[in-house]
Amino acid sequence: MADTELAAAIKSALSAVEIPGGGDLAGYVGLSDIIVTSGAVAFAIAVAPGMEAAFGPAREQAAAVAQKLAGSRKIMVSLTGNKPPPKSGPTFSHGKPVPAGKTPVPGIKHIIAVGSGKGGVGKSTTAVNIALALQAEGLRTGILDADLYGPSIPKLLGIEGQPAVRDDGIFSPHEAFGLKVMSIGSMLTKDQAVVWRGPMATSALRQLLRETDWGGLDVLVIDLPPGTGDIHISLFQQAEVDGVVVVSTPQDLALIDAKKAVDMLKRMGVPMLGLVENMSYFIAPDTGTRYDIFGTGGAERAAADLAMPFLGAIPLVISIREGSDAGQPPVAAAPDGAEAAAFRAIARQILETTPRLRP
Ligand SMILES: Nc1ncnc2c1ncn2[C@@H]1O[C@H](COP(=O)(O)OP(=O)(O)OP(=O)(O)O)[C@@H](O)[C@H]1O
Repeated sequence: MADTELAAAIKSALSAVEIPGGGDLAGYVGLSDIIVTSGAVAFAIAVAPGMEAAFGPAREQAAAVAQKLAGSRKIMVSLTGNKPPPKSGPTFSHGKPVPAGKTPVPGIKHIIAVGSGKGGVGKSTTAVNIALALQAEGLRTGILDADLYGPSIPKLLGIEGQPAVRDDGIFSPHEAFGLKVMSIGSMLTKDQAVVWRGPMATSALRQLLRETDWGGLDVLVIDLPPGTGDIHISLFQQAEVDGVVVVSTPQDLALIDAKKAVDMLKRMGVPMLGLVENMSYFIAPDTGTRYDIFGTGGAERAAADLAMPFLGAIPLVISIREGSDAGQPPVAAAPDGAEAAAFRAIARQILETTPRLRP
C-alpha cells in the first residue's frame, strides 16, 4: 500500500475510536495529519488542557488500530495539551534531585547535547567525533541524532536502513565503531522534516530516547537541530542534560548566531560545557603550513564573552570532509592523525571540566 493510501486507511479506521464527549477520532478537529514513512506512522491528538487523562484510552486504541494496518512500522501517537505542572515531589537521578518533569532515561547515566546557532557549521561531524573520542577515553558511549532538519549521523557513521524493533516495541539501536546509534532520520523520508514539527517531532524524540535499548551507557551524545526550537525545549524539559557543547565556525555571522543560541539555551537553564570552533584554520596538505584564514581567537573571545569554556579548535581539512562523506570519521578511521587528536583534546577537556561523566 502506498504511504498516502495507508494514511487514508488509518484515518478511516480511526472512526472506530470513540472520544470523550461523544464522536469518533477520525472526525475530531484535534487530530493532526497522519504521517507515514517507511519506518513509522505518526500523528498527534490535540486536547484541551486537563483532558489528557480522559483521552488516554482513545490514544491507546488509536495506536492499536494504526498498528494493525501499519505492519512493522513504529507507531507514534502523541497527545498534546497544556499540561499542568506535576504535583509530585522531585525525583532523583544519579543520586541528585532533578526538577519535576525530568525523569532519568533508562540505560543512560549522562547526556551531552551538541548544538549550533546555524546549520552547516559541522555540528554533526563534531558530535560524532566527540562521541568516538569519549569512547576512546573509556566511556561507554552512544549517539542520538535529533537533528530532524538534516539528520546526517547515519551517513557520517556509514549506517543504512532502519533500526530493528523488538517484539515489545523497543528499538535495538544500530552499532557503529562501538557506538550505539539512533537517528530521527531513520524515521523520516526526505522532505518530511517540515511536517514533523511540534508535537510529532517531540514525540519522536521522546520515543527514540526512552524506547531504545541503550544497554547501559556512561554517556549519550545528542546531535541537536541548529538554533533552538521544539526539540530543544522537549529534551531539556524531560531529561537531565549534563551540558551543551556549542559548535561555531569563526566567521562573525556564525558567531552571532552561536551567541543567540547560547543565550536561549542559558535561559532554558541548561549548563554550557563550552564552545568548539570548527573549520578554524587550514592546514595545507602539501606543506603542512597552518593558515588562519578567518583570523584567530574569535571563538575564544566569544567564549569568554559568554562566560563559557573554550573547548578547542578543529582545522578545516579535506580529510574530515572526505572521511565524513565515506562514513569513516577521523577519530575511528585515523586515530593517530592530527584531526583525531583535535577531537580527543576536546573530549578530554570536557571530561576535565565535568569529571562526573567518567564511569
Ligand atoms: N573541520 C572540517 N573540515 C572540513 N570539512 C568539514 C569540517 N567539519 C565539517 N565539514 C564538512 O562540512 C559539511 C557540514 O558538516 P555537518 O553536516 O557536520 O554540519 P552540521 O552543522 O551538522 O550541518 P546541518 O545543520 O546541515 O546538520 C559536511 O560536508 C562536513 O563533511
